[in-house]
Amino acid sequence: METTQPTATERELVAAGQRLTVRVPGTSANLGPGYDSLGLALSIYDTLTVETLSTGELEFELSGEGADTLPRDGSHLVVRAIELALERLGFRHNGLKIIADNVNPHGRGLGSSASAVVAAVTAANALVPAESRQGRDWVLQLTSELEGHPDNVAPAIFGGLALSWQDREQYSSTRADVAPSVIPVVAVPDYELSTETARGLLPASVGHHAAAMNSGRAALLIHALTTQPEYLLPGTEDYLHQSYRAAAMRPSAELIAALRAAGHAAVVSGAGPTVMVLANGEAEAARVTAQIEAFTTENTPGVGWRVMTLAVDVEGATVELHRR
Ligand SMILES: Nc1ncnc2c1ncn2[C@@H]1O[C@H](COP(=O)(O)OP(=O)(O)O)[C@@H](O)[C@H]1O
Ligand SMILES: N[C@@H](CCOP(=O)(O)O)C(=O)O
Repeated sequence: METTQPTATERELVAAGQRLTVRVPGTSANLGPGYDSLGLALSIYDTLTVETLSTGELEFELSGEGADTLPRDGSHLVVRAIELALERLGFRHNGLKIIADNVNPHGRGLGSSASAVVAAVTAANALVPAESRQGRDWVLQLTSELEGHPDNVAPAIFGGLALSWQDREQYSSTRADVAPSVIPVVAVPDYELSTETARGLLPASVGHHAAAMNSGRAALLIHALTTQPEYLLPGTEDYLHQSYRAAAMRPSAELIAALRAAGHAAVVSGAGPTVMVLANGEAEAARVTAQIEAFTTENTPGVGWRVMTLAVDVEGATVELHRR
């Protein structure tokens, strides 16, 4: 049976005077061979507070990453995602105040756009009456549609290591727990590469040999991340995306080659240009940090790097409702 969506004016208004805060982790997608399917939630958090108004206005208080560059109108990604989510839920708003404190750097491969849409859709879902709210699988579906791939949004929603897949237009994900000795170390360069540009560098198809090699490594990676981290180096070998993108992030590609030659499981985080190492234990994480600092000082003049030892986030997006 065909169902018709309510028109904009038929949709119910969300109650004004509500205020809530969503905290959402950053993510690293791909992890080497898990292109568009694997992602890890990281302990680097953006905070989004949304207030519903009755003025019909959009108000913004932006701080941190993007505060000087993001739009302050209806084209802001968070507003667009909130409006789409409300529409799907059968609601509309009559004004919003968006208070965003962004820590996750933009255009670096740590899933900032995915974190933004997860925060926005989670907020919209919490603003409608309880009987209209949907579960986290609905949030996964809508945010994957917005991103075009589920590998960042899934860990941002659920935390931990997310294994995601797609059947036609249907997105699904399950979560695995990462071995406690695994420590993500990220090196974030001061240059950006948009995900859209990096996706444009990939070929339309790859050969059967590359596909077979990649599936072996992706299977090994799950075992290495969850059970036997000593296999992280072979488990993070990729045949689908990194080599095609290397020319757009030379300093990152050179750093990865040096780290892997020294035995560390270094990968391009997401579509780059951040480099992530999955270290096995604190001693390796310390050695990795020292090697990154020495290598970049010597070999990547003119590029600034921020090196962070992070943890795997296990909570995913969380919502706090503020009572008035
Ligand atoms: N918190 C945010 N609020 C609004 N827009 C955002 C936010 N985070 C990211 N974006 C948008 O997404 C772009 C970065 O997305 P993308 O190229 O996919 O890189 P990333 O790897 O950081 O997700 C930014 O330039 C900005 O337009
Ligand atoms: N699988 C995607 C992941 C993009 O991650 P991002 O953090 O760079 O947005 C891809 O490789 O394009």
